[in-house]
Amino acid sequence: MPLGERAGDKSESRYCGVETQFNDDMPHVLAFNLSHGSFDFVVAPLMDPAYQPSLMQKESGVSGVLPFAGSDLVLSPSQWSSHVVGKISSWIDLDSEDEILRVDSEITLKQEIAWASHLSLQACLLPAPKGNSCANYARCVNQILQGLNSMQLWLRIPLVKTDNDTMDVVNSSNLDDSWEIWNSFRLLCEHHSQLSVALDVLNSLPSANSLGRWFGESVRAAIISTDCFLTNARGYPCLSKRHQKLVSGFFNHSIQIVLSGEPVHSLPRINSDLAANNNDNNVDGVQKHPLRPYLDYVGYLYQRMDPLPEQERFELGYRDFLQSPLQPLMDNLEAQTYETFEKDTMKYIQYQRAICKALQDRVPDDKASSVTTVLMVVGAGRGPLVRASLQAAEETGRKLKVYAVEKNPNAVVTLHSLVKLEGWENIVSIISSDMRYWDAPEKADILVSELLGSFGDNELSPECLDGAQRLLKDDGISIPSSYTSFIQPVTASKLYNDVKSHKDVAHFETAYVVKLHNIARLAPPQPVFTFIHPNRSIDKSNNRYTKLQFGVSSDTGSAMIHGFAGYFDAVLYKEVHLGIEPSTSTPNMFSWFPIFFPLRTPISLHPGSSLEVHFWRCCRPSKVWYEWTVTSPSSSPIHNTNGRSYWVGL
Ligand SMILES: C[S@@+](CC[C@H](N)C(=O)[O-])C[C@H]1O[C@@H](n2cnc3c(N)ncnc32)[C@H](O)[C@@H]1O
Repeated sequence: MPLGERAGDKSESRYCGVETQFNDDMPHVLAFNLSHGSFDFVVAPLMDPAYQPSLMQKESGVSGVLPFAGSDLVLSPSQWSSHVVGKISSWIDLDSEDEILRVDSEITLKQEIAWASHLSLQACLLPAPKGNSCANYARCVNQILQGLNSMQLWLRIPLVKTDNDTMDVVNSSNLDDSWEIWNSFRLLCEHHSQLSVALDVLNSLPSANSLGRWFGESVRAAIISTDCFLTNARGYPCLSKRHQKLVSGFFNHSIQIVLSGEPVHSLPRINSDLAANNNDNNVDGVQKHPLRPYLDYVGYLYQRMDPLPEQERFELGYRDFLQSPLQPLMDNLEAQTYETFEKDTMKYIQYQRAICKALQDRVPDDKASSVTTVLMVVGAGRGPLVRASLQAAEETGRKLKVYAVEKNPNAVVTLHSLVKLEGWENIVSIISSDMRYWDAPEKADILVSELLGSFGDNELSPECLDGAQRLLKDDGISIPSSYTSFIQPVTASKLYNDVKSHKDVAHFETAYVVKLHNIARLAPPQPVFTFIHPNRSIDKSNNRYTKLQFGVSSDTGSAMIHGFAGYFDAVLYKEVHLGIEPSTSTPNMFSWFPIFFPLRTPISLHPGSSLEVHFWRCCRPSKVWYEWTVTSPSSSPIHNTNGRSYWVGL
């Protein structure tokens, strides 16, 4: 039974599992844990743990029937696939010095996975690597992955990281940070998309920064041992504040909780009805599940989460979904795209605020009724900025004359009908033209535009506005007056795998618009390129080059960088800004998702080392493109040389 109903949440994290002991009566295992226990699935051993291939041969002389938990017929196919995760024998040690154990381990692993595939299980839990070295284990798993059906392999990894300060220098091995083991294992398996992590949550947790790394990794399950639970005033299990926060993070990232271990709380018997309901281990003659109080607590944590806001619900399907950025200059946008823009009230509120301030600065109160301000909306689309401008004029009592310039002939049709419908014919002139080539009958006091992409300049606002600048009076105002792009390094294993699935270099040299969710932000964003309008400087070039150094906080531990998340912030006018850079982002504005610049080869960053990144903006008469690279701690190739894979057409 799901943990609860959370409006809009249909993610896997509603389902909670339980780790069980070997029992060859699988129908009983399911009945006890699902029907009586209310768990949704079991993580159950498939093979008798007493089995070891070499021992079996010694005992029987010939290889007999493998001691699996029942036959495939004891459960229906849908029970196997929906309610059972196969737990691979935990004794296996594929990197043991003991050759017999090593070989036995490999045989057993392959036998169990073959059986799990036969049963069409959705996932198998692989035991944690036993030591620092996992090469042979990874080799064997990698072999299996090459021929696997759609089953996922969850590698069990204890959530351990020793603090640098308390680290024993003599023992400063990989084991201090279990992320290193995962990293090594997945690199050996080349980031295979069916290999993911099941985190073993222990009673002490590493630093928040180091935990954050896991949200960029492919974590499918979090196994919480009963040892992690504290006891509340009424004697019931509960979790520390930090554990609660972590569990909420798991819920938000579609990570399923699995409860594990023996009950460690002996619950008090109290007379109240509530207590009686909660405590009676024997309800209607049926033994109540010993982990039920723990499950109830996890359910409580799930149910008390805030419902997803409506916009988040709407955007669920876009999470971590790579999209090509728009090319509004080269292509003509479609009606549906304009429709989406126009719903973003917050964007137009900010523009209206900026226009109000500009109008007031331009025309003092005592001249409000005598002076007419000439305002041009360049790239007017279907007219929302024209409306915002007229509303600003009304709000400030200023007189306005508007030119709405738009190069998309389809949007111009809508503009004409809007102007007629609203009765704006005497105030608004519609110009069907590219702003760069229009010969205006007069110059503007204020030039309003919204030509911004997720990375600010990536939809060629600089080139368009440079072309339109001659329309502006020498002392005229441009709204926006400037915009800046930002990047930050991220772990984003899902995005990396999605790009990799195209099996070519071009997709690794392309920037994507994406609602980032399953990522770890490893350092604060830093500014990349800034453009100022009107551009009165002598150097009119829009080529740019920036070198940035990112330091990752020392308590994060090592981390993997799959690419860069990109954002923008625009100053519309004076203190009125608009943007998506996380620390200053405009609330409730949804027109822009971040941009993602991938790396062809992910870069491992060790604690204390810094990341050196270079970004270029390159311009030719027909196109603009970015090139990017990393030069420290190791060098990556320069991405997108000459804009060979990704460019924006002028
Ligand atoms: C991002 S849309 C914004 C539209 C509208 N201002 C809004 O807020 O909904 C940019 C608009 O600018 C137009 N545009 C882009 N470059 C242009 C150019 N050089 N001249 C005229 N219009 C242009 C596009 O066709 C598109 O309608």
